[in-house]
Amino acid sequence: MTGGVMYQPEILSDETFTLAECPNWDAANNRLYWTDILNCKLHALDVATGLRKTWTFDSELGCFGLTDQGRIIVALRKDILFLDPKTDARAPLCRIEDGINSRTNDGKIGPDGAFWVGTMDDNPEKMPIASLYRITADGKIEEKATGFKISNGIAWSADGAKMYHSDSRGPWVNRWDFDVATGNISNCTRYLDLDDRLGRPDGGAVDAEGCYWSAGVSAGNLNRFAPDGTLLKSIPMPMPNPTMPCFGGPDMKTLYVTSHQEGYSPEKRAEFPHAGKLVKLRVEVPGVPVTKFRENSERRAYPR
Ligand SMILES: O=C1O[C@H](CS(=O)(=O)O)[C@@H](O)[C@H](O)[C@H]1O
Repeated sequence: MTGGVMYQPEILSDETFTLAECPNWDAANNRLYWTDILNCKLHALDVATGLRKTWTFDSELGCFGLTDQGRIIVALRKDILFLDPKTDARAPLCRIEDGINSRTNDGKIGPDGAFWVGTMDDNPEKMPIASLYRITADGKIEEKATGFKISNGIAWSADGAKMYHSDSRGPWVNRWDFDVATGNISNCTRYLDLDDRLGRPDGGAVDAEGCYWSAGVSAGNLNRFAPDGTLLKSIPMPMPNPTMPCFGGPDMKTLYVTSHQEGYSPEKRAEFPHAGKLVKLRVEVPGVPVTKFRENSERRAYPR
Protein backbone atom coordinates (compact mmCIF):
# COMPACT_ATOMS: atom_id res chain seq x y z
CA MET A 1 0.00 0.00 0.00
CA THR A 2 1.48 3.34 -1.00
CA GLY A 3 -1.60 5.65 -1.11
CA GLY A 4 -3.62 7.03 1.80
CA VAL A 5 -3.80 10.34 3.59
CA MET A 6 -0.70 11.03 5.68
CA TYR A 7 -1.01 10.31 9.42
CA GLN A 8 -4.68 9.32 9.06
CA PRO A 9 -5.38 6.00 10.80
CA GLU A 10 -7.55 3.60 8.80
CA ILE A 11 -9.12 0.49 10.30
CA LEU A 12 -7.43 -2.57 8.78
CA SER A 13 -10.41 -4.90 9.24
CA ASP A 14 -13.51 -5.18 11.41
CA GLU A 15 -12.13 -8.09 13.40
CA THR A 16 -11.46 -7.33 17.07
CA PHE A 17 -8.88 -8.97 19.34
CA THR A 18 -8.67 -9.02 23.13
CA LEU A 19 -5.00 -8.03 23.45
CA ALA A 20 -3.42 -7.60 20.04
CA GLU A 21 0.32 -6.83 20.25
CA CYS A 22 3.64 -7.30 18.51
CA PRO A 23 2.84 -6.45 14.87
CA ASN A 24 5.66 -7.73 12.64
CA TRP A 25 6.11 -6.98 8.95
CA ASP A 26 7.25 -9.88 6.74
CA ALA A 27 8.50 -8.04 3.64
CA ALA A 28 9.36 -11.22 1.70
CA ASN A 29 5.80 -12.50 1.89
CA ASN A 30 3.92 -9.19 2.08
CA ARG A 31 2.47 -10.38 5.37
CA LEU A 32 1.62 -8.75 8.64
CA TYR A 33 1.82 -10.95 11.74
CA TRP A 34 0.55 -10.11 15.22
CA THR A 35 -0.38 -11.88 18.44
CA ASP A 36 -3.59 -11.88 20.46
CA ILE A 37 -1.75 -12.54 23.71
CA LEU A 38 -4.53 -13.68 26.03
CA ASN A 39 -6.20 -15.88 23.40
CA CYS A 40 -2.85 -17.63 22.75
CA LYS A 41 -3.04 -16.94 19.01
CA LEU A 42 -0.67 -15.85 16.29
CA HIS A 43 -2.35 -14.20 13.31
CA ALA A 44 -1.08 -13.53 9.78
CA LEU A 45 -2.59 -11.35 7.07
CA ASP A 46 -1.56 -11.24 3.43
CA VAL A 47 -2.10 -7.52 2.92
CA ALA A 48 -2.56 -7.85 -0.86
CA THR A 49 -5.12 -10.68 -0.91
CA GLY A 50 -6.65 -10.29 2.55
CA LEU A 51 -5.97 -14.01 3.20
CA ARG A 52 -5.73 -14.78 6.92
CA LYS A 53 -4.10 -17.59 8.85
CA THR A 54 -4.16 -18.28 12.60
CA TRP A 55 -2.17 -20.63 14.86
CA THR A 56 -3.32 -21.47 18.39
CA PHE A 57 -0.95 -22.31 21.27
CA ASP A 58 -1.43 -23.68 24.76
CA SER A 59 -0.46 -20.56 26.74
CA GLU A 60 -0.34 -16.79 26.31
CA LEU A 61 1.74 -15.70 23.31
CA GLY A 62 3.59 -12.58 24.49
CA CYS A 63 5.75 -11.88 21.43
CA PHE A 64 7.56 -13.41 18.48
CA GLY A 65 9.99 -12.58 15.68
CA LEU A 66 10.85 -13.75 12.17
CA THR A 67 13.93 -15.92 11.67
CA ASP A 68 16.52 -16.00 8.88
CA GLN A 69 15.30 -19.51 7.96
CA GLY A 70 11.69 -18.47 7.31
CA ARG A 71 10.47 -19.66 10.71
CA ILE A 72 8.96 -17.70 13.58
CA ILE A 73 10.43 -17.72 17.07
CA VAL A 74 7.57 -17.57 19.52
CA ALA A 75 7.53 -16.65 23.23
CA LEU A 76 4.63 -18.33 25.00
CA ARG A 77 3.95 -17.66 28.69
CA LYS A 78 7.29 -19.28 29.66
CA ASP A 79 8.25 -21.45 26.69
CA ILE A 80 10.21 -20.40 23.62
CA LEU A 81 9.68 -22.39 20.43
CA PHE A 82 9.96 -22.25 16.66
CA LEU A 83 6.97 -22.35 14.32
CA ASP A 84 7.28 -23.06 10.61
CA PRO A 85 4.44 -21.02 9.09
CA LYS A 86 4.53 -23.10 5.88
CA THR A 87 4.26 -26.56 7.45
CA ASP A 88 2.87 -25.56 10.89
CA ALA A 89 5.66 -27.66 12.48
CA ARG A 90 6.69 -26.59 15.98
CA ALA A 91 10.02 -27.20 17.73
CA PRO A 92 10.78 -26.28 21.37
CA LEU A 93 13.90 -24.21 22.12
CA CYS A 94 14.01 -23.30 25.82
CA ARG A 95 11.98 -22.13 28.81
CA ILE A 96 12.17 -19.06 31.06
CA GLU A 97 12.39 -20.58 34.55
CA ASP A 98 11.93 -17.44 36.63
CA GLY A 99 9.85 -19.12 39.35
CA ILE A 100 7.39 -16.23 39.62
CA ASN A 101 3.88 -15.47 38.40
CA SER A 102 5.01 -13.71 35.25
CA ARG A 103 4.38 -14.06 31.55
CA THR A 104 6.32 -12.92 28.51
CA ASN A 105 5.31 -9.58 27.08
CA ASP A 106 6.81 -7.25 24.46
CA GLY A 107 9.79 -8.67 22.53
CA LYS A 108 11.74 -8.17 19.31
CA ILE A 109 14.71 -9.49 17.39
CA GLY A 110 17.74 -7.30 18.04
CA PRO A 111 20.39 -6.15 15.55
CA ASP A 112 22.58 -8.83 17.19
CA GLY A 113 20.26 -11.52 15.73
CA ALA A 114 19.02 -12.54 19.21
CA PHE A 115 15.44 -12.59 20.50
CA TRP A 116 14.96 -9.95 23.22
CA VAL A 117 12.00 -10.84 25.41
CA GLY A 118 10.60 -8.96 28.38
CA THR A 119 8.29 -10.32 31.02
CA MET A 120 5.59 -8.74 33.19
CA ASP A 121 4.25 -9.31 36.68
CA ASP A 122 1.04 -11.27 36.08
CA ASN A 123 -0.46 -10.41 39.46
CA PRO A 124 -3.14 -7.69 39.54
CA GLU A 125 -0.99 -5.36 41.66
CA LYS A 126 2.08 -4.93 39.48
CA MET A 127 5.42 -5.22 41.32
CA PRO A 128 8.89 -4.61 39.83
CA ILE A 129 9.76 -8.30 39.47
CA ALA A 130 9.92 -8.70 35.70
CA SER A 131 13.02 -8.96 33.52
CA LEU A 132 14.47 -8.46 30.08
CA TYR A 133 16.10 -11.53 28.50
CA ARG A 134 18.34 -12.18 25.51
CA ILE A 135 17.70 -15.54 23.85
CA THR A 136 19.96 -17.12 21.24
CA ALA A 137 19.62 -20.10 18.89
CA ASP A 138 21.62 -22.38 21.21
CA GLY A 139 18.75 -22.04 23.71
CA LYS A 140 20.74 -19.81 26.07
CA ILE A 141 18.67 -17.33 28.07
CA GLU A 142 20.55 -14.39 29.61
CA GLU A 143 18.86 -12.00 32.00
CA LYS A 144 20.08 -8.58 30.83
CA ALA A 145 18.09 -6.32 33.17
CA THR A 146 15.46 -6.73 35.88
CA GLY A 147 13.13 -4.80 38.20
CA PHE A 148 10.28 -4.02 35.82
CA LYS A 149 6.53 -4.14 36.34
CA ILE A 150 5.65 -4.56 32.65
CA SER A 151 8.65 -4.76 30.31
CA ASN A 152 7.73 -3.07 27.03
CA GLY A 153 8.70 -0.82 24.13
CA ILE A 154 11.80 -2.61 22.78
CA ALA A 155 13.30 -1.05 19.63
CA TRP A 156 16.70 -0.19 18.12
CA SER A 157 18.14 2.77 16.23
CA ALA A 158 18.99 2.25 12.54
CA ASP A 159 22.71 1.76 13.26
CA GLY A 160 21.92 -0.68 16.08
CA ALA A 161 23.91 1.42 18.57
CA LYS A 162 20.94 2.40 20.79
CA MET A 163 18.30 0.18 22.36
CA TYR A 164 15.01 1.58 23.65
CA HIS A 165 13.10 -0.16 26.42
CA SER A 166 10.09 0.91 28.47
CA ASP A 167 8.21 -0.06 31.58
CA SER A 168 4.62 0.85 30.73
CA ARG A 169 3.87 0.94 34.45
CA GLY A 170 6.99 3.03 35.18
CA PRO A 171 5.89 4.81 33.14
CA TRP A 172 9.14 5.61 31.36
CA VAL A 173 11.34 4.77 28.37
CA ASN A 174 15.07 4.13 28.83
CA ARG A 175 17.83 4.18 26.22
CA TRP A 176 20.87 1.92 26.36
CA ASP A 177 24.10 1.79 24.39
CA PHE A 178 23.97 -1.45 22.43
CA ASP A 179 26.87 -3.53 21.17
CA VAL A 180 25.72 -5.24 17.98
CA ALA A 181 28.60 -7.75 17.98
CA THR A 182 28.01 -9.05 21.51
CA GLY A 183 24.47 -7.97 22.51
CA ASN A 184 25.92 -6.18 25.55
CA ILE A 185 23.92 -3.25 26.89
CA SER A 186 25.46 -0.39 28.89
CA ASN A 187 25.05 3.27 29.90
CA CYS A 188 21.31 3.21 30.59
CA THR A 189 19.78 6.69 30.58
CA ARG A 190 16.20 7.87 31.07
CA TYR A 191 14.87 8.90 27.64
CA LEU A 192 11.26 9.74 28.52
CA ASP A 193 9.15 10.10 31.64
CA LEU A 194 5.52 9.79 30.66
CA ASP A 195 2.05 10.06 32.15
CA ASP A 196 -1.57 9.49 31.17
CA ARG A 197 -1.67 12.74 29.22
CA LEU A 198 0.50 11.29 26.42
CA GLY A 199 -0.13 7.73 27.53
CA ARG A 200 1.89 5.03 29.24
CA PRO A 201 4.52 3.75 26.80
CA ASP A 202 3.52 0.37 25.38
CA GLY A 203 5.20 -0.97 22.19
CA GLY A 204 7.67 1.12 20.20
CA ALA A 205 9.45 1.37 16.85
CA VAL A 206 12.20 3.62 15.47
CA ASP A 207 12.25 5.44 12.13
CA ALA A 208 15.10 6.38 9.78
CA GLU A 209 15.45 9.83 11.42
CA GLY A 210 16.09 8.18 14.78
CA CYS A 211 12.67 9.10 16.16
CA TYR A 212 10.93 6.75 18.58
CA TRP A 213 7.26 5.96 17.93
CA SER A 214 5.46 4.87 21.09
CA ALA A 215 1.92 3.59 21.57
CA GLY A 216 0.40 5.71 24.33
CA VAL A 217 -1.70 2.85 25.62
CA SER A 218 -3.60 4.77 28.29
CA ALA A 219 -4.29 7.89 26.17
CA GLY A 220 -5.35 6.52 22.78
CA ASN A 221 -2.36 8.14 21.04
CA LEU A 222 0.55 7.21 18.86
CA ASN A 223 3.46 9.48 19.80
CA ARG A 224 6.63 10.32 17.87
CA PHE A 225 9.61 11.54 19.90
CA ALA A 226 12.85 13.08 18.59
CA PRO A 227 16.17 11.50 19.67
CA ASP A 228 16.44 14.21 22.37
CA GLY A 229 12.99 13.27 23.74
CA THR A 230 11.03 16.22 22.26
CA LEU A 231 7.47 15.28 21.34
CA LEU A 232 7.12 15.82 17.57
CA LYS A 233 3.67 14.31 16.95
CA SER A 234 0.80 12.85 18.90
CA ILE A 235 -1.73 11.17 16.64
CA PRO A 236 -5.11 10.23 18.11
CA MET A 237 -6.04 6.62 17.39
CA PRO A 238 -9.64 5.51 16.81
CA MET A 239 -9.55 3.42 20.01
CA PRO A 240 -8.59 4.10 23.64
CA ASN A 241 -5.74 1.57 23.96
CA PRO A 242 -3.29 1.27 21.04
CA THR A 243 -0.58 -1.21 22.00
CA MET A 244 2.28 -1.32 19.48
CA PRO A 245 3.37 0.12 16.12
CA CYS A 246 5.46 -1.53 13.40
CA PHE A 247 6.60 -0.22 10.06
CA GLY A 248 5.74 -2.12 6.90
CA GLY A 249 4.68 -1.95 3.28
CA PRO A 250 7.02 -1.87 0.25
CA ASP A 251 8.49 1.52 1.26
CA MET A 252 8.37 0.93 5.06
CA LYS A 253 6.18 4.04 5.34
CA THR A 254 3.04 2.31 6.55
CA LEU A 255 2.64 2.08 10.30
CA TYR A 256 0.56 -0.84 11.49
CA VAL A 257 -0.77 -0.44 15.03
CA THR A 258 -2.41 -3.06 17.26
CA SER A 259 -4.80 -2.32 20.14
CA HIS A 260 -6.55 -3.99 23.06
CA GLN A 261 -9.90 -4.27 24.78
CA GLU A 262 -8.54 -6.15 27.81
CA GLY A 263 -10.89 -5.91 30.81
CA TYR A 264 -13.56 -3.97 28.91
CA SER A 265 -17.16 -4.21 30.18
CA PRO A 266 -19.87 -4.91 27.54
CA GLU A 267 -20.84 -1.23 27.86
CA LYS A 268 -17.31 -0.01 27.20
CA ARG A 269 -17.05 -2.39 24.25
CA ALA A 270 -20.23 -0.90 22.78
CA GLU A 271 -18.92 2.62 23.37
CA PHE A 272 -15.59 1.92 21.62
CA PRO A 273 -16.34 -0.43 18.71
CA HIS A 274 -12.82 -0.11 17.26
CA ALA A 275 -11.07 -1.21 20.48
CA GLY A 276 -9.06 -4.36 19.78
CA LYS A 277 -8.81 -3.69 16.01
CA LEU A 278 -5.68 -3.02 13.95
CA VAL A 279 -5.10 0.23 12.08
CA LYS A 280 -2.66 1.39 9.42
CA LEU A 281 -1.46 4.90 8.63
CA ARG A 282 0.92 6.42 6.14
CA VAL A 283 3.93 8.36 7.45
CA GLU A 284 6.65 10.47 5.80
CA VAL A 285 9.78 8.88 7.24
CA PRO A 286 10.33 5.14 6.69
CA GLY A 287 10.84 2.78 9.57
CA VAL A 288 13.94 0.81 10.48
CA PRO A 289 13.52 -2.82 9.35
CA VAL A 290 13.61 -5.36 12.17
CA THR A 291 16.51 -7.84 12.03
CA LYS A 292 15.79 -11.56 11.56
CA PHE A 293 16.60 -14.02 14.33
CA ARG A 294 19.86 -15.82 13.56
CA GLU A 295 19.17 -19.55 13.63
CA ASN A 296 22.77 -20.56 13.08
CA SER A 297 25.87 -19.30 14.85
CA GLU A 298 27.51 -17.90 11.73
CA ARG A 299 28.07 -14.14 12.16
CA ARG A 300 26.47 -11.94 9.59
CA ALA A 301 27.56 -8.42 8.64
CA TYR A 302 25.40 -5.68 10.08
CA PRO A 303 22.99 -4.28 9.05
CA ARG A 304 20.62 -7.18 8.57
O1 LIG B 1 2.19 -4.72 26.96
C1 LIG B 1 1.28 -4.64 27.72
O2 LIG B 1 1.03 -3.46 28.32
C2 LIG B 1 -0.27 -3.13 28.57
C3 LIG B 1 -0.44 -1.75 29.01
S1 LIG B 1 -0.23 -1.26 30.62
O3 LIG B 1 1.15 -1.36 30.99
O4 LIG B 1 -1.08 -2.08 31.48
O5 LIG B 1 -0.65 0.12 30.66
C4 LIG B 1 -1.07 -4.23 29.21
O6 LIG B 1 -2.40 -3.88 29.15
C5 LIG B 1 -0.85 -5.53 28.52
O7 LIG B 1 -1.30 -6.60 29.30
C6 LIG B 1 0.54 -5.82 28.13
O8 LIG B 1 0.60 -6.84 27.19
